[in-house]
Amino acid sequence: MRQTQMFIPTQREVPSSAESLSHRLMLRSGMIKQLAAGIYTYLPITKLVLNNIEQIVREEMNAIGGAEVLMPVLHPKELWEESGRWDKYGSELMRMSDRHDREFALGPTHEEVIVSLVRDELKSYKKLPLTLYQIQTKFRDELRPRFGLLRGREFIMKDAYSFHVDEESLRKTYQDMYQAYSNIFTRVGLDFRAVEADSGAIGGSHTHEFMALSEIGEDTIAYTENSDYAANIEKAECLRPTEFSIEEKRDIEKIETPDVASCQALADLLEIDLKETTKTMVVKVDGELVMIVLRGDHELNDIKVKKYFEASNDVEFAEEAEILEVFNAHPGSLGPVNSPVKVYIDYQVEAMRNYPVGANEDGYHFKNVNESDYTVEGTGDFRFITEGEMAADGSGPVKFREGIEVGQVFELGTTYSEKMGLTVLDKNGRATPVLMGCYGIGISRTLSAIIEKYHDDNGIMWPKSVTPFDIHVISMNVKKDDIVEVADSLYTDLEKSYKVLYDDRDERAGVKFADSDLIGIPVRVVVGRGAAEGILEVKFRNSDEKHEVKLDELQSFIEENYNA
Ligand SMILES: O=C(C[C@@H]1CCCCN1)Cn1cnc2cc(Cl)c(F)cc2c1=O
Ligand SMILES: [Mg+2]
Ligand SMILES: [Mg+2]
Repeated sequence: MRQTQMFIPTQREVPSSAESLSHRLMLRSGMIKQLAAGIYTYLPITKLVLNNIEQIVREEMNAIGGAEVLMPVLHPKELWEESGRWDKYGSELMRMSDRHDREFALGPTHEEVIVSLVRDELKSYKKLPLTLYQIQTKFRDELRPRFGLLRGREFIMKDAYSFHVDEESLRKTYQDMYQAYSNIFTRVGLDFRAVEADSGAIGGSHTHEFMALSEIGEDTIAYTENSDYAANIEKAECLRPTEFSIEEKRDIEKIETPDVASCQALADLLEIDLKETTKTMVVKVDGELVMIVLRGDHELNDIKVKKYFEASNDVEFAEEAEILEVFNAHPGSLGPVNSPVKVYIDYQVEAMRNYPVGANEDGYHFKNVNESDYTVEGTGDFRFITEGEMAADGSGPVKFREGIEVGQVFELGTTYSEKMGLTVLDKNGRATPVLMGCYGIGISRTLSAIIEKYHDDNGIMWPKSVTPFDIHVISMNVKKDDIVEVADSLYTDLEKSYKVLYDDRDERAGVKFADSDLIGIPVRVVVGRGAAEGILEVKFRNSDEKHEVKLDELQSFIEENYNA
């Protein structure tokens, strides 16, 4: 491709609003143009890279028997009412009406559409298993779109859906997908971990998220060095306590605690460690106030609370007004003794003795409290795991790393089949709901994750597997015939076996090299002074070394050394 015909609006400066490195680099290297918040035009370089990523995804999906479809963006409201999700999702679900005033959702995902597609066709178990997939634009009206393509409101997803007559068949496809995802993320060059994850609102039980390791990642992974244990910390289970306090139980005692509204202040007043205090949280579980008592140095994990109570809505902290109304005390003075709401305690509290809790009266606490001093509805794992404590598999201490969620695989079960009447006759002729799996990859997010990993201060460094072009031929002077002649014929020759971008612009050398570093093509061939003697300069984007190569040895030199 001649650069005079391309559209690569590189920029020297970028707006400070671009916080993530990949977002800044995509703006500087002329890869995207924002149309509105979280909404972008993919410019030619980006489109070429997306094509390459999608091609790898298609190869791996087809290799495990996936058939590609392309479903509509506009979903009739009635479909989302059948699944009960029209009202379940708030303003994140983008909605519109057509000219006949019929309402539609702009598809954020396609469970409803794919089930409505197959339920009229799949009548017998003999037609199963079936795996369909698409690569398509999704719409999710994020409250705070940011980091360029990492969290947009329109984005490209590969979403696949599989249909099964039994668990064994679903498990087989889940494992095939898991392996296909590992192949995909390996081929595009990401450092990734598949982590146990929370299945969230979508339901189902078994799910893994594929996390590209990156400091910019919004997710935190708990993993161990000496096993392949890895979990999103939303999910990472905490082991039951092994050391129990053996202190003699002391008598409960009400104490004045003026101006104590935090665990640390309480610890300081009582001259004990934070670990010897407790914190009392009041949360709303599907509208009902519930109290959860944790050790003072631990944090409540709302995802685990939601899972424990099998709540259909997200669990939120109770507002201060509600707390005052029910407890006649402020949030810093609450406790389980004579609590007006049900009390649940984290497993770690079971191992404690003689601890302080709020007295449900401002300015007062109880000290020397033990479990026998209050009514416990239940105990559970309600906290975030802390770095360094033993992993759920007992293999060693967990470490934390940030990750970008680039894919997720779910065993969905029969959630949608039951709601939307997708059944097949099994081999005994009995109607049975079809088991489903669903599997997503953020294609545009994967592109950003690749840039987050492959760059230096001067720009992007594309891995060979996804690069928009293999070779960047740069003519140093478009006015000197001998240079133009060599460059033109070199471009024509190399095009036969490589993807070539030919910088034939009438620009200064400095501009050409700066742009070439920004755009990040792995191999650079400079046609300059030595051209007349048939000498070219070759430089690889991931090295500073410059090589003088004879024109007739160029192709073999590139073949031997091009392995970005
Ligand atoms: O999308 C999934 C599950 C899988 C992921 C892989 C591909 C198939 N779907 C979960 N999810 C996430 N955000 C959503 C946002 C909106 Cl506004 C919505 F209405 C629905 C969903 C929603 O269902
Ligand atoms: Mg997540
Ligand atoms: Mg997820």
